[in-house]
Amino acid sequence: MTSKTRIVISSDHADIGLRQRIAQYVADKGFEVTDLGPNTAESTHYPKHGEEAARVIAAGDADLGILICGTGQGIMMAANKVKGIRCGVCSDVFSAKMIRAHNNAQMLSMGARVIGEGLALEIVDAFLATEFEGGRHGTRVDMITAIED
Ligand SMILES: O=C(CO)[C@H](O)[C@H](O)[C@H](O)COP(=O)(O)O
Repeated sequence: MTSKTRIVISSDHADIGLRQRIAQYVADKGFEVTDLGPNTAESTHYPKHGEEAARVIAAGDADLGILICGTGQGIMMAANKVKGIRCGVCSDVFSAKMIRAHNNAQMLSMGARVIGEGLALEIVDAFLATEFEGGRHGTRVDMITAIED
């Protein structure tokens, strides 16, 4: 991905500080960042935040997305309900590479109650640096898309 890549970031209340740190980290690398919040730690509901960010990508207003909730799981499930969206939860660098290289995922989800900031930033780096390989993986991603039709 180039620094022109547009990235949308969202979270629930589980760790708005981690989300803000990631948003700044990615912006400092020159990416165009849209941080959808929330900006208070008041309890909120992860489905609306996952859906909101996924719809930004589905509308073509961002290229990639990063989601944070307690485990990364619930907000990922919500994002994947939006047509055309592929989002994976990652707690390791290898998986972050593979969801781009093999699954052409547009969205990365992480659990703020699962991993620390240092690992989260390494996962973000891997996700943003890896390109989809296409080929046989394209056939399989097309098969995922066909399930929606
Ligand atoms: O981890 C989650 C579900 O996948 C969500 O992110 C929420 O952060 C979590 O469920 C919130 O729990 P809380 O007790 O209401 O803070």
